[in-house]
Amino acid sequence: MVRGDFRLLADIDVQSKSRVAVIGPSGGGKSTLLNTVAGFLQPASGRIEIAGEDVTQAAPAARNLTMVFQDNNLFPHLTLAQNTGLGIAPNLRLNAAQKDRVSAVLARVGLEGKEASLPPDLSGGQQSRAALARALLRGRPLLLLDEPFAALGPALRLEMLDLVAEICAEEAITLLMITHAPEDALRICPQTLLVADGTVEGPQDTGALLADPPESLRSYLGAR
Ligand SMILES: Nc1ncnc2c1ncn2[C@@H]1O[C@H](COP(=O)(O)OP(=O)(O)OP(=O)(O)O)[C@@H](O)[C@H]1O
Repeated sequence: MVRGDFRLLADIDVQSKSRVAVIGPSGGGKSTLLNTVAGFLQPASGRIEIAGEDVTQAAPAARNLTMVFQDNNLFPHLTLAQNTGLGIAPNLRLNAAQKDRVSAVLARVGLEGKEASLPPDLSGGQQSRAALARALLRGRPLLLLDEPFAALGPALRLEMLDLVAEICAEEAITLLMITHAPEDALRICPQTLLVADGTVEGPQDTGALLADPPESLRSYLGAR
């Protein structure tokens, strides 16, 4: 993957249904990696397979995944039901069954009865839940999270992390999650990809990696 002068080399294999953190120094290429998997960036060479299917040339919407960004991407003028419904009906014409699915997924993330609310009237945590609901409604087996909970306070962040882990287990979803917080990785991701010095390494055991971090991670973590 190439972005300006930046090059990232990745030769990785993530097991289906695993939960994998993506960590490493700022500017190391974590977002570049996820954006390339999602199809927003094209690799300079090589290929990307999802569930055995070569998706290297596929448009982002045609890839069997969903991605949640840090800003949550909620439209302020649309209700929660509409924002969530965009996950399955981009024209917002939902039939009765689809509306029921929207309500069910909102309830699953703790937003029962909030269908008519507008995002500006919700707390940060509720907005994160709504973004997660929209992603889940798409029913894709691969979930990419680019620091979606970074703006939340510690307690709320942990709550969201646990919700993500629970839902991934329930729905057999594979998770790739960028985080700057090692404790987040330890909490819900048994494995970790280390993105540093222009390469992606792993997946490796999160506990072992953080207990004895390599030099590239050591200064970033503030370890001695
Ligand atoms: N649009 C762009 N054009 C050119 N170079 C870019 C662009 N976006 C990012 N880069 C470069 O690519 C490199 C990797 O950026 P990336 O955002 O993937 O890192 P990151 O690990 O996600 O960083 P952070 O933790 O700070 O979000 C950086 O060195 C950055 O300068």
